[in-house]
Amino acid sequence: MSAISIQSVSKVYQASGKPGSSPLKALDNVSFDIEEGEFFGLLGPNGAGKTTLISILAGLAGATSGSIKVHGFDVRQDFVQARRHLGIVPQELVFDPFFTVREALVFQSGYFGLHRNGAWIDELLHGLGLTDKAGANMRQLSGGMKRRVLVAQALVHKPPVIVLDEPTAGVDVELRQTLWQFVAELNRRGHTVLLTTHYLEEAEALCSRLAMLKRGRVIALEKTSTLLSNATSNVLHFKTDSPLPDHLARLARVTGRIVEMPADGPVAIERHLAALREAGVAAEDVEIRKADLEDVFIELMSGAPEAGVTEAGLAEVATV
Ligand SMILES: Nc1ncnc2c1ncn2[C@@H]1O[C@H](COP(=O)(O)OP(=O)(O)OP(=O)(O)O)[C@@H](O)[C@H]1O
Repeated sequence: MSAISIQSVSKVYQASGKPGSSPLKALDNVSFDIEEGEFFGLLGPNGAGKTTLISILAGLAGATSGSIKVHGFDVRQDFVQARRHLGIVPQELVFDPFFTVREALVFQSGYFGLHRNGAWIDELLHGLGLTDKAGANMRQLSGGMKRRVLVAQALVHKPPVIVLDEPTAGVDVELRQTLWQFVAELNRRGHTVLLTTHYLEEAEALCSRLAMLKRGRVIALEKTSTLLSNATSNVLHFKTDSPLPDHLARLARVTGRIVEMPADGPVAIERHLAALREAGVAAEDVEIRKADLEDVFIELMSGAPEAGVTEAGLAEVATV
C-alpha cells in the first residue's frame, strides 16, 4: 500500500469578487503515489501549488476534485485515521505562548490520546537539541528554537508519514543539520518523508524521488538520480564585468557577475569559450562543473508547458 496516494487532484480558488479577479486553478489534475519508507521531495517555484497540495493532504482545505489517501485512509472521509498517520510541520510558526516546551508536547500527545508519552518526548527533545529548553516558555524561544518545537509537536504521535513544508526557510545552518540528521534517522527507521523545499541542494542530498510542480501541474516525477543523469551534463561557470552579446545571453543564466552556461559535452564547452573570446568577453575564475538539481530545475521550469485557466477546464471540475 502507498503511504500517500494522490489521485487526480484539482483545486480552483474562486474569484475574490473584486473587479478584475478571476478563478485560479492552483492544482490541475495532480496524481502521484509515495511508497512507504520513501524520502520524497515536492519542488516548484513560488505559486506552483505545493502548499495548496499539503493543505489538502492535511485536511485543512478541500480539493475541488480528486482524492488523497494516507495509508489507505481518505483525508476527507476518514479524517481521524488519516491524521493519525500524518505528522505535519507547517510553514508558519504557530504556537501557544502560555506553555513550556514540554507542556506543549504533553498537550499535543493528549490530543492523540497518548497519556504516557514521556520517553518519546525525551527522545524528541534530545534529537532536536531541545533538552535544555524543555522548561522554557514558548514565548522566550528564538524563531529557530520555535521551529524545532513545531517539528517535535508534529512527531509526538510517532506518525509513519512525516510532511515538512519548507522547514528550513530562513533557519541557520546548525538547525538545518540537526533537523536533517533527525529526520534522516526517522526515515532509516521506516518513516516516510514528504519534503517541500526551495533549497535544491537539500532535495538533491536527501530525496530519493522528486515531483516538480509548475503552475499546478506535475512536470516531472522521477528518481533524483534519473533526473540528474538526464540533465545537461556540464555547466561552464565564470565571472565577468563585460555584458554578454544577445546570442550568448540567451544561452546563459546570469546572476550579478556570475554567468552559467549549460553545455552537454566538451565540444559545447569549447564552442562557448570560442564565442566568448570572439565577443571580447573577459571571463575570470572559469570552472566546468557537473549539472546539479538546480540546473535540472531551471531547464524544466523554462521548457514545460503551463496550465492555463480555461472555461472548459473550469467546467470539468465540480466545486465542493
Ligand atoms: N486562499 C487562497 N485564495 C486564492 N488563491 C490562493 C490561495 N492560496 C493560494 N492561492 C494561489 O494559489 C497558487 C498556488 O499557491 P501555493 O501557496 O499553493 O504555492 P506554493 O507552491 O506553495 O508557493 P510558495 O513556494 O510561494 O510557498 C498561487 O497562485 C497562490 O496565489
